[in-house]
Amino acid sequence: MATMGSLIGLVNRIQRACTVLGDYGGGDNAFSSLWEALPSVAVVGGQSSGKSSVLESIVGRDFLPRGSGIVTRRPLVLQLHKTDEGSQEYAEFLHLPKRRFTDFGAVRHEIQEETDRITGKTKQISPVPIHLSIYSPNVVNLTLIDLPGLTKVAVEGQPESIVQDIETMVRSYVEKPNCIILAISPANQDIATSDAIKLAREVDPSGERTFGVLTKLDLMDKGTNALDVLEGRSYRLQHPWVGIVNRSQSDINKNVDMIVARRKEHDYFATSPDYGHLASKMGSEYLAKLLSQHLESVIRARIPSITSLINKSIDELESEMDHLGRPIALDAGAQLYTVLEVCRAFERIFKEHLDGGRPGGDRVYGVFDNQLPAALRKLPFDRHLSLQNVKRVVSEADGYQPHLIAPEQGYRRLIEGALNYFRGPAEASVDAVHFVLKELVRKSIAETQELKRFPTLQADIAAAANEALERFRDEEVDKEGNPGGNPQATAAMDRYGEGHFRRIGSNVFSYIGMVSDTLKNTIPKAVVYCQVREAKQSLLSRFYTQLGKKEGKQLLQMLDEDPALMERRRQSAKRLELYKAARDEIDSVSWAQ
Ligand SMILES: Nc1nc2c(ncn2[C@@H]2O[C@H](COP(=O)(O)OP(=O)(O)OP(=O)(O)O)[C@@H](O)[C@H]2O)c(=O)[nH]1
Repeated sequence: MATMGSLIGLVNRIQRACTVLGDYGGGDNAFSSLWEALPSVAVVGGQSSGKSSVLESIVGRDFLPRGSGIVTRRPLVLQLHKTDEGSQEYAEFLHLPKRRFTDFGAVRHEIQEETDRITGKTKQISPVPIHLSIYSPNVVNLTLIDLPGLTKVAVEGQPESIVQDIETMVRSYVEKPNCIILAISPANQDIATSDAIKLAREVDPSGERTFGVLTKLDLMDKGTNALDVLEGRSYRLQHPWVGIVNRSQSDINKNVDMIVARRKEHDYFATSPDYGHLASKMGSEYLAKLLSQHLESVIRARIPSITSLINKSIDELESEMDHLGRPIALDAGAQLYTVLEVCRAFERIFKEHLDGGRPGGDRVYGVFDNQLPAALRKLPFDRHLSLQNVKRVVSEADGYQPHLIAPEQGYRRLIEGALNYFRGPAEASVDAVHFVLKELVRKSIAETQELKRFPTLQADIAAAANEALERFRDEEVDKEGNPGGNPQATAAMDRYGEGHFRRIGSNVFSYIGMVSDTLKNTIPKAVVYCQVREAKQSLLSRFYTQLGKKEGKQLLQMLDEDPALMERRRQSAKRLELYKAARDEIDSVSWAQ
């Protein structure tokens, strides 16, 4: 397994990569899952509780901005890297990757500047962290997140909401189960009123991830001590309390060196009548080691769950990338290929609707099995061939002139009149099938995953398909001629009598019945042949011909993606890269000796 420190370094690297991608703790962004899975130490405390002093003491350097009001307005992710004895100390910011700071006064200045860069001079707070790495022989490997001090009142120039905003931001860090809470409280204040302990108690009631730190032990009233707190009687935590003596304000003013201050702190505990028996477990140096060991062991325990989170996310992202499709190619040939590929996917789905596999095609047969026969049955042939009507039509056609064999004109008119009635149901079938096909085009477009990203191409395909369907329908209507021929005129001679007209009516009726039976079969055949079969075979044929003539620019217009989708692909690709890099990092550390 990995060496001590390499695990902390691993988490540091993943955290930095997360920040570059906008994945950081405390933000309400959607991508904070990996950051949240990484164990980290967050420093919380009320204003002036000594937070900055503890951090500086752990680092052994003076580098944090000071001043009145709320100085820490963005989280500071402080990554400490232990280097070989005698090597030069330096600091580096993630936002200034090429610059090494050896002057810690300049580090302080840059923290201030970088805070203002995001929050402006408005004194607002922001959850976007500043990453600072310090390389020094005087540190232990450790990552700490410095958060704005909890406060009760806004100071001049700061909005009223800042009190609540700070609490919300601090809470968003400490409530995460992987966050180790470094709760700073001053010893010269009642522990029951400590902001840090109040918050820690809320988010970690069992105290298993809270480290209590008591500062300003040297400022307690003479004759009192903090043993009740330090020995865990006042407020019990799973980890032992650590007492600290930082530089006083006057030490700071006198620029007392941090390493000297560490030594003074050490002496304070070693010679203290109250705390002498606890001396080996007090002081900032001890605190740093304690935290480093703890962080290391927490990370070690979490590695399997982090790895499985990463693997799961990689799977999810890869399937999302598949779903979103490849980015659009730049050359016209590849663009044409993409358009054709998408069109074919659409056609495949459309055919599945007609041939089975997807629903809807059966509605075509509903038209033939139910709608058409019902419409044919309803045709008013009884009325048309009633004795009265036959008499009228035949008389009008042939006049008073007696016909020799049969009333030819009369037959002709009766039959033509009857055949005209067939036109209605035939056209209704054509229209009904046309409507079904249009509906299937609409459905198929909606079901073509590949088309989802291209709204313009979607509209183009819909227009081309519907135009083709209109064309198939119109061509069919044109072809539909007179469906029957002439009947064999009956030579029935019972002139002018009722029997004569009744016979004419019945002759025409049986002929019409035959035509109707034939049409019941031929209309579906014609419709399937002209509309359905054509739709299956050549729905997009013209569109393909037009595509062939298009230039690169026009093709690109068809492939204009929804910008939101392009952004999603970009984000997913970056996240995928992050997770893969994180997996590689973990692999390399896990296998190192
Ligand atoms: N004597 C003494 N003074 C301390 C100790 N810790 C902090 N101080 C002083 O208390 C004041 C506040 O300390 P900081 O470390 O700035 O406290 P902070 O919590 O970072 O404060 P803000 O950043 O303003 O929220 C400074 O004047 C420190 O010198 C300590 O242990 N002993």
